[in-house]
Amino acid sequence: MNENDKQIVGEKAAEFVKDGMVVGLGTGSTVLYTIKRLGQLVQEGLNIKGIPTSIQTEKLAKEVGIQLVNFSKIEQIDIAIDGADEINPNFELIKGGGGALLREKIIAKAAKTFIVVADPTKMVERLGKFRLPVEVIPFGMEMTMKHIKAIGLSPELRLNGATPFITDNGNYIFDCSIPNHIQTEIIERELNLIPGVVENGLFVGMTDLVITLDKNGDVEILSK
Ligand SMILES: O=C(CO)[C@H](O)[C@H](O)COP(=O)(O)O
Repeated sequence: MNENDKQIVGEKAAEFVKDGMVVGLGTGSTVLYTIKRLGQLVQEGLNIKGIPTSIQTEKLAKEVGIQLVNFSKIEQIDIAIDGADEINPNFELIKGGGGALLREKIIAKAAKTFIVVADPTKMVERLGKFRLPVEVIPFGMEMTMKHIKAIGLSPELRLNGATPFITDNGNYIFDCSIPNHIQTEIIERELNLIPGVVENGLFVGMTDLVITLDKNGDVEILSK
């Protein structure tokens, strides 16, 4: 993980944002560079409205001068840009390392174009080395954990020190190892059928473009 790589891919993504667009602003240390670059472009006259995927990103967007818009007041997001924890060759993602997966998925789904910015360490042949984050309601979480185990995953409650990590939505996260014999779409669907599961960090069939670096360190823009 190289900070310079993150900066290169993060800043590249800002080139896809055009005047007048409504922009979904992702969360994490890579898309941070996109947001900072967009802030510079706004100072130079770019007119955009942002919708943040987390309280952390909302704060950053305000700091760099990006105007925010109320999600309930817009029809569509033109473009959403976000990081990922893992990306496989089918452009399927694991997200939620920062705990923002629910709002990130809502915004990615609402976007006409969803761009992922990722340093090359995020590109994997098979998803699952990074444990899959699953957002759950605190009520009855022991029971929810049992149901998740029953479909073959191994959940662990994410902690923040000695207490559970709490998402922007007031929920908990289970980080789950996933068996590699079950297809991602099946895991995604089965998880979301469990009462108590709010959303999971598998993003299947959502990504339009991936901005990363090739073996020589040059920017590579991958599309399906
Ligand atoms: O899903 C996310 C947050 O919930 C992030 O996009 C993901 O964790 C990647 O972050 P980073 O760019 O810091 O590696």
